[in-house]
Amino acid sequence: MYLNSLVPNGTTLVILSLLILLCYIYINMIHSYWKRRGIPYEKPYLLTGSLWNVFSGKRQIGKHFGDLYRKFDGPYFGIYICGKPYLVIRSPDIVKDITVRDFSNFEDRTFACDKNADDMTGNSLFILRNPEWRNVRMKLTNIFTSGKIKQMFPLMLQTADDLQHYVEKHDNEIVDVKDLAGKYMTDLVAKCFFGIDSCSFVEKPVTHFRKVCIDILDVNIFRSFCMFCYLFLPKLVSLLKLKLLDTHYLRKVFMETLSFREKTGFHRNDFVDLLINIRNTFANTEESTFDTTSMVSQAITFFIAGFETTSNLVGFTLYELSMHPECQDMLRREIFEVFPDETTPLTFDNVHQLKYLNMVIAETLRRYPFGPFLNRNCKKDYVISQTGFKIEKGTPVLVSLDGIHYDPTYYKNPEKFDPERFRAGYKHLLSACTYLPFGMGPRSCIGDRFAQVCARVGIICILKRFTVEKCHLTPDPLVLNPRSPFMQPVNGLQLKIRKL
Ligand code: HEM
Repeated sequence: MYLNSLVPNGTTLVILSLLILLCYIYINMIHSYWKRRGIPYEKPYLLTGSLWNVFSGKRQIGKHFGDLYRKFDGPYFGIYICGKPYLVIRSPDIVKDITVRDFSNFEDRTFACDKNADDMTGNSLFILRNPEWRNVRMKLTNIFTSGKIKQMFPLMLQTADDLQHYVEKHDNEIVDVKDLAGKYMTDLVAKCFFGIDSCSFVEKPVTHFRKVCIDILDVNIFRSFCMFCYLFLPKLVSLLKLKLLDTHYLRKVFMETLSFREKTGFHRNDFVDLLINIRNTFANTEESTFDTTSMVSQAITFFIAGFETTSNLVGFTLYELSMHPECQDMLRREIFEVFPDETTPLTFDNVHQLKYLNMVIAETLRRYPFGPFLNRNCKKDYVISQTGFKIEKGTPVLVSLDGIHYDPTYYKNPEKFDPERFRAGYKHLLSACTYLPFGMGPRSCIGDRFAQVCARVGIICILKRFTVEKCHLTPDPLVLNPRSPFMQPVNGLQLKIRKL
């Protein structure tokens, strides 16, 4: 009797079949969006859309977008993610229109922004939507000027000193330079954005702050799921009240620093002081959108956006220099020209004088752009002037950084590490939108200058005294972690470090 009730009867079977048929027709209909518009597109799989290689762990997402870019020609192509059509732009002219000329129609990213689900992420400059984003960005732009970064230079020198002492202790050993750069950047951003000394170079026990930094970006299954929802399923973020990161500890540290500074009036010329200034300037004004929550959220955003990106830059630069000793020698010669002996101090001005170092960093950023793509939401129907194609309101528009940076039309022999391609600088490439490591237009990276100064100081301090060499543990070829949305080596970057 009981078993009988579990066996579907004829009517139930018909209803089930109808439902499956309707789902099939619906999915086919949404997956015919690009075909109906005559746009070339990547054939989607049923559930994973155009991201099968990413879901199956075969390819890192940035590289997968690069593969798609190389598969098509023409100014753009379509893809699907979770049933939603996305337009991927290939033409740099159209990239420029979208990110710069017609920015007012593409001001927001499509990432989830829900302050109720997560007030830290929801208030972050990276995630904020308009008009709030414009308001907050305008206030924050002033804290990333060269003058303000120069004031923080002594903090950078202190950290670079710790870096040198640490490397000294590991002379003639194999060191994971990704981890080394991670320690350097953790200490630097902790000093500049949280006003504390996180002592990451202390080997045992690993300090709590450093441990939190390692954990916060660790890609486990739940984190990957949340990240995916923030990127591609914003409605699920609100529905499930998903938090992207556990920021309790960072929030607590920032609040302690804040209350100490407010009680004592202590200043350190760092970003904490600058953020407090902004909050106090705009308190009780019509523009009082910058409250304590917003301030903490920005500090955490800068911390997260700054430490992994910049430590990757330092790590990958050292890796490439170990694989290309001739470039390393050339860079060291330049360093010795500017710093002939130990008595020549590193200053904010002279770290900018090293032209070849700039070329090496520019080439590293071309080869390893940290983010997988630029992302903009189309606010109102928009006609692409070059082709007459209409992008419908609400369509997400993506730009593959790997695709453009490895396009032989713009970079001869793109697989080759060749700093010489930047000898004439890269202003012309920026204005042509063929060089996009920090994005483009008003929504580009706010911390690019800070990142570049930190990276330069770290690299100079290491190369002044040590060589970095390939050893039997050095990954060659380099394998990127397919589970990470960012370009990260799968097993670190092990190099032999030797005192000069
Ligand atoms: C090598 C280091 C870095 C790289 C490669 C990098 C790359 C990027 C990219 C590609 C974007 C998106 C730009 C766009 O959509 O057009 C971005 C945005 C952003 N970055 Fe960076 N970044 C780096 C360092 C930093 C640092 C040090 C900070 C903070 C101190 C920072 C804070 C941000 C913020 C807040 C945004 C969002 C800006 C907005 O929406 O207004 N980044 N970054």
